[in-house]
Amino acid sequence: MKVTVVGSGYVGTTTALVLASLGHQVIGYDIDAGKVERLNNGELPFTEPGLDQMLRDLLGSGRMTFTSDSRSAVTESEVLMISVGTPSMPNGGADLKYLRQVLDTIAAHINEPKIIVTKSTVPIGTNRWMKERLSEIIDMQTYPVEVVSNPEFLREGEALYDSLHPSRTVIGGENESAMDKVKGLYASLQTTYVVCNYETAEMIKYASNGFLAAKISFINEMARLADRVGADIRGVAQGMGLDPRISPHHLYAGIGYGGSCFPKDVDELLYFGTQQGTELELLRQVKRINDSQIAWFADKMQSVLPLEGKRIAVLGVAFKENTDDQRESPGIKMIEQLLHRGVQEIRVVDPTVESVEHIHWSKGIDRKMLSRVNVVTEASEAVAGAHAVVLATPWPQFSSYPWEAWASIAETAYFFDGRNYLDPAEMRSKGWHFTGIARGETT
Ligand SMILES: NC(=O)C1=CN([C@@H]2O[C@H](COP(=O)(O)OP(=O)(O)OC[C@H]3O[C@@H](n4cnc5c(N)ncnc54)[C@H](O)[C@@H]3O)[C@@H](O)[C@H]2O)C=CC1
Ligand SMILES: O=C(O)[C@H]1O[C@H](OP(=O)(O)OP(=O)(O)OC[C@H]2O[C@@H](n3ccc(=O)[nH]c3=O)[C@H](O)[C@@H]2O)[C@H](O)[C@@H](O)[C@@H]1O
Repeated sequence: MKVTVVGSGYVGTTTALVLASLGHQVIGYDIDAGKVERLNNGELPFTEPGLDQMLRDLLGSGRMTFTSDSRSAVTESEVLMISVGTPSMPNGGADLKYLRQVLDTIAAHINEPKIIVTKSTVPIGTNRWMKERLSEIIDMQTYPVEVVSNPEFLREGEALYDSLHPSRTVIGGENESAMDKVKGLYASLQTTYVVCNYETAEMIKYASNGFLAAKISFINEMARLADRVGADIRGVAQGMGLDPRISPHHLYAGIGYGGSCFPKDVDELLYFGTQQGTELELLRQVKRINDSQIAWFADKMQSVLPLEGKRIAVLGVAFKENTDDQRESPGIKMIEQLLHRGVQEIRVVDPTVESVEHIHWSKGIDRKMLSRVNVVTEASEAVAGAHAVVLATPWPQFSSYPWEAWASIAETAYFFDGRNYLDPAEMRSKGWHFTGIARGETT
């Protein structure tokens, strides 16, 4: 099939490449001409394992091209798959401005009947609204347009695996033949289809992210209690997770969830619930717990080592490992928390970050405070002379550093593991005064 994927971000690029690898003729369209140029040169504009090689292979195959020309993007494909961003507005609701732009672009260039597939995460009611909106701006008698909801469930850092091995494929809509066509896109993948109406499809996406966020806040709340009583939260999660009704996934305690989706999608659900007169009280607590998790851990650090005037190494800026995405990153919030607590100097290391300017700080941050932050390229530089090390992102390389040797280059060897990533006993045997998130010791 001929498919244009609109939006060449994390989801759009992954989806475009996967569809091309399945044999479809794919155009990736983005308004950002610079991004398009890089992609056409075989350069991935973000970090995602396995995708750069796939990009180069597929560009050579002739089945994958990228363009910033809206006309050819619309006219050359029968299926137009939308994967533009839907960021939060200040009131928590999802901002659909990019989606509206795309609908206008389609209306401006439409040349034949089309199937519009919504892959972006959009508020409940959006696909139905899109259909209405398109019928206002397009002559539907001449160019019938169908809208199909097909939300995405991939994780960053695992995007390729998740796209090639989907846990399920949700197809929401009203027109059977259009829905069958969308199913046909994935015919060569092993997947379970959930065929439903628009609202069900949209809600499956939000409820899934809300539930996963709830699992994380639940285990983080349990960690606060475990920390008081000397229980090891990793053991608690392991013991819980053996029950298949609970499952061990997304049950890792840490400094909270970040990223471009859980915080934004929880906010949209809360906003939508209020609008509908249905307060989502459980989800409100999920957000509260997440919003206070970094301060909780910083309090714990403070009880071990007074932070004021100290030099601290922070390992990790990306919101999780194997990505360069910094949106709502707990690592950045941790650095800002430490600055507010009077830390004298912070040396930051992350394989995807080169300079302080390259870090997406919170909007309200006092820029003067940032003079206390330095980005270094070698972790040893960050650790040398530091009073403490904080692990904020579990990048795999952080576990293989020579921690034993580094205990003696630190000014004082305090290690705070915000992701419960390293083994406490091993780190202690290597000379570190180790504190994790509820690792079986009382505070
Ligand atoms: N990042 C993720 O892991 C996942 C994201 N999603 C959802 O997928 C959607 C996209 O997310 P990301 O890929 O992370 O966003 P992103 O911000 O990485 O990419 C969005 C792209 O859309 C482009 N764009 C904006 N307006 C456009 C227009 N009018 N025409 C053409 N291109 C336009 C931007 O230039 C950008 O390259 C969001 O709704 C998100 O919630 C869903 C599942 C996973
Ligand atoms: O809608 C989306 O965009 C995506 O959001 C998440 O994917 P992602 O944000 O890429 O990454 P996750 O692995 O879910 O991690 C999210 C955050 O939670 C944290 N986390 C994750 C798991 C866990 O057990 N504990 C925990 O603190 C991670 O460190 C990270 O900060 C979902 O897992 C995807 O299914 C979904 O498609």
